[in-house]
Amino acid sequence: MTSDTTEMTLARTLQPQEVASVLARVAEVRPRVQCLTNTVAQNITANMLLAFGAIPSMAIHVDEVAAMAEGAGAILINIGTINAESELAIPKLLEVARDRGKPLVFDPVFVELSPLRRHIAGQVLRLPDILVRGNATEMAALSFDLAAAKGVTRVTTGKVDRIESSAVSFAVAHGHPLMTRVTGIGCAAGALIAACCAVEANKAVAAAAALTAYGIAGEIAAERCRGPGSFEVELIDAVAAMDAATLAARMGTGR
Ligand SMILES: Nc1ncnc2c1ncn2[C@@H]1O[C@H](COP(=O)(O)OP(=O)(O)OP(=O)(O)O)[C@@H](O)[C@H]1O
Ligand SMILES: Cc1ncsc1CCO
Ligand SMILES: [Mg+2]
Repeated sequence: MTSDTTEMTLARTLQPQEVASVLARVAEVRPRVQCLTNTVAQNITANMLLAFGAIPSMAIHVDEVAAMAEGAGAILINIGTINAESELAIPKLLEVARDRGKPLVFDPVFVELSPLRRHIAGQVLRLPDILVRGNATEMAALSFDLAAAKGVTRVTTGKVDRIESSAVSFAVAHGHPLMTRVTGIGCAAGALIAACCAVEANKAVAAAAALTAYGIAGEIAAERCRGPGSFEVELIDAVAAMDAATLAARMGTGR
């Protein structure tokens, strides 16, 4: 409890104009995010990136992922439905991220459940300066590896999102419980964070901006939907409609 309170006290919240600035750069640059992601979340991830003003590319073939990643603004690796081929594609993406200095977001889906996932996570975490986005269970399962990783930015999503780098920490208290009732909403969050990392060098700021906008979109979608099915549709619409005025109005309410 004490450490949680301390963390709460030290964590910053972005100002509305800081979030708007990152979103404006995404809209202007339209970064492409090369996503090696799971088969469940591919569609929602691609649609959420488009709604956000970014460009999705969802290539998975082991012999082309490197070429696809070369010109991308950021790379996402999500191990949700890892298979024998995508396992081989991961080192190719890590090489491009390293050689070209591209931002890399890693989503360690269900890493607590299988030795293979843990092994792959260990490989990915050897690359310095990556961003890892997972839910509380996944991030807890990786706590030792994360503590040893060089320059890592840790993003733990949930009711309150916690973003931590060696230099700074942010808390984002936006969102809605319906965000846990549609599969792939967390996976898509990783892609939006990657899009922001393509235009904002400070990865913690990029993640806080993406999750603030996403959480506020979740609150708006919850007001408009009839249940989880229409929530997904409304969330995509609310992400697409997000603007500086909405951010200022919703972030000023002192939630
Ligand atoms: N109880 C909650 N209240 C408000 N927002 C939430 C809540 N739980 C999660 N969120 C939001 O939902 C989004 C997804 O986070 P979550 O931790 O549920 O991902 P996940 O478990 O990896 O999901 P998935 O694997 O199904 O894609 C984040 O933007 C987070 O802020
Ligand atoms: C349900 C599910 N199973 C593997 S990946 C995935 C999507 C949420 O992470
Ligand atoms: Mg997940």
